[in-house]
Amino acid sequence: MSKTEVVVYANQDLLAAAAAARLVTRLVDVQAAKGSASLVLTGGGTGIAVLSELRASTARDAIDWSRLDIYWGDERFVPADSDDRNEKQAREALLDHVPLDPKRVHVMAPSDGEFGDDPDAAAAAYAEVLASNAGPEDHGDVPSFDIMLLGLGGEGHTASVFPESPAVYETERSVVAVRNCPKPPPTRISLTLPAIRRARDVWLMTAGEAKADAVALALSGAGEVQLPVAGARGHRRTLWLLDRAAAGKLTKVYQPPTA
Ligand SMILES: O=C(O)[C@H](O)[C@@H](O)[C@H](O)[C@H](O)COP(=O)(O)O
Repeated sequence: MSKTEVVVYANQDLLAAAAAARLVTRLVDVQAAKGSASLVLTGGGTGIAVLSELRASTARDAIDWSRLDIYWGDERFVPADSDDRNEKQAREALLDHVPLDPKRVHVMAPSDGEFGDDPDAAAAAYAEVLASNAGPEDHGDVPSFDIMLLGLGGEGHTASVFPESPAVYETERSVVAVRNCPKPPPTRISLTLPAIRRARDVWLMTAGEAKADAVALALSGAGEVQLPVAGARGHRRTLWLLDRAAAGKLTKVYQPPTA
């Protein structure tokens, strides 16, 4: 049975640094247990800040980077060199600074890539990438990702799955194209909630008062159609990593003193 845990940090900087420290520990433990690990990255300010903190960590090379599979939970469907690309931001923050195996970095296609300006083709291709990396133990066409990092929006989106959007109703496909996204850029590629739930651990990382309502609603049982982040659960563990501001509407969790 999956467990849900909430940890609150005094501020956004401590949240990012502590999440990076958690990543080192968890990835090293997973690699010790099975020789490799898989990590799904997210876009957004908190997600990228965690990667920057991981790059700066003196413990980072305890991770065997050569045996780490990197995926994305979503991507902006823009040209490869656009500053809006989650991949570009992740490479600048971390990926280009550690000795990853390039064959194990699974990028979602840009809008000027091999699929041209066709987000449906790019989404279908990424679903194939997931299926080709899923093993018999995964019971399906999506790997059991060891850690999936996710952010969330104030209205409850996660990855690029937005409230009452076509993506939130998707039950068959693992990856979909998202159009007219309320958060720019408008066209994206995203894992669906069923694919997100294939992760062993889902870490929901967010900061700021603007997220406090969505956090409180998600943790009090809101439905995923109106609040997609409520449907982002790991089948082993769901971990909420928050700063005090994002946890501001929670009553039953420990709040550390303001740092
Ligand atoms: O590509 C994206 O935009 C992200 O995947 C998105 O889901 C993000 O994580 C949230 O919108 C939170 O973003 P902030 O951390 O910047 O608030």
